[in-house]
Amino acid sequence: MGPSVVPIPTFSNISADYFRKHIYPQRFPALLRDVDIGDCSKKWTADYLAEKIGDNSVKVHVSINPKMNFTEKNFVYKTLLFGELLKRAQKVNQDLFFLSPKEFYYLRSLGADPRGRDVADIKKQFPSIAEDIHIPDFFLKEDFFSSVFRIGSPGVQLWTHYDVMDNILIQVKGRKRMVLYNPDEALNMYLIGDKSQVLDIDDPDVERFPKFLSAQRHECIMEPGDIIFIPALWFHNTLALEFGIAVNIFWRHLNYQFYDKNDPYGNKDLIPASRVRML
Ligand SMILES: O=C(O)CCC(=O)C(=O)O
Ligand SMILES: [Fe+2]
Repeated sequence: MGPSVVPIPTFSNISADYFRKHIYPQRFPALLRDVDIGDCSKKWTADYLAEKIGDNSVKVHVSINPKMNFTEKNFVYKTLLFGELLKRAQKVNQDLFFLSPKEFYYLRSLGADPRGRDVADIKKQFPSIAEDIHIPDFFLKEDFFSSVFRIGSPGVQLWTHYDVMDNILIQVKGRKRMVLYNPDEALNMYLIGDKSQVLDIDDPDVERFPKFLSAQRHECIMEPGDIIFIPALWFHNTLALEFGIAVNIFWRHLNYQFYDKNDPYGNKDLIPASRVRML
């Protein structure tokens, strides 16, 4: 048996000032409830989104297995109209499909030219709905890096990975289970780059991944409207308990000493890593 689960602490109704002073500096995850995220909670029905942005083309991960697996690449990328994605991602049995009548979808929105320097920004790619979501004032405007739309079928589980930016994930619709691990656990995660090879975190292959059992798991369930703060380098694994619509914001954190002192990844990785596409 590994260590017991640490619940991610919940903070209700906090101000941006409170976040900046008391939560952000701790570099630990926090679940933030009852923060004003704007009208999206009410407005973002599938019909409304289909009317506003239904004709946008998006590139999505499609898989017959809800646990998407990067080593065996058990998913394919397909381009769909946003409206069609919404229809399909809300159900698990499809009339129209790419791989099988039972297939799962995951959108991680991209910039207009994802191969270039262009990063995802919902204000640019989805201007007609961007105003519906209020991004709390948790960071300096100049530190903003990207804002990413994330839409997924019920059951989709994203492999454990870390990102190099600070992050707030705003869960607009659908419940989601979040499991996080401290960056200190890097040697227990069996990493390939930014991704853990341990795909089934609930029933890991202990022969291959014995040290994973000693990784301390931090966990919470996000309800619609909740925000989670995921500090840079914290590993995260997400499981959609329902059809989900989320937006996350990455911003630069300038605490460079963190990397210098405590750097299991190699210093040279830092600058290129901050430019690669993040999941
Ligand atoms: O919940 C998801 O869709 C994945 C979230 C994630 O990986 C992120 O916000 O960095
Ligand atoms: Fe991520």
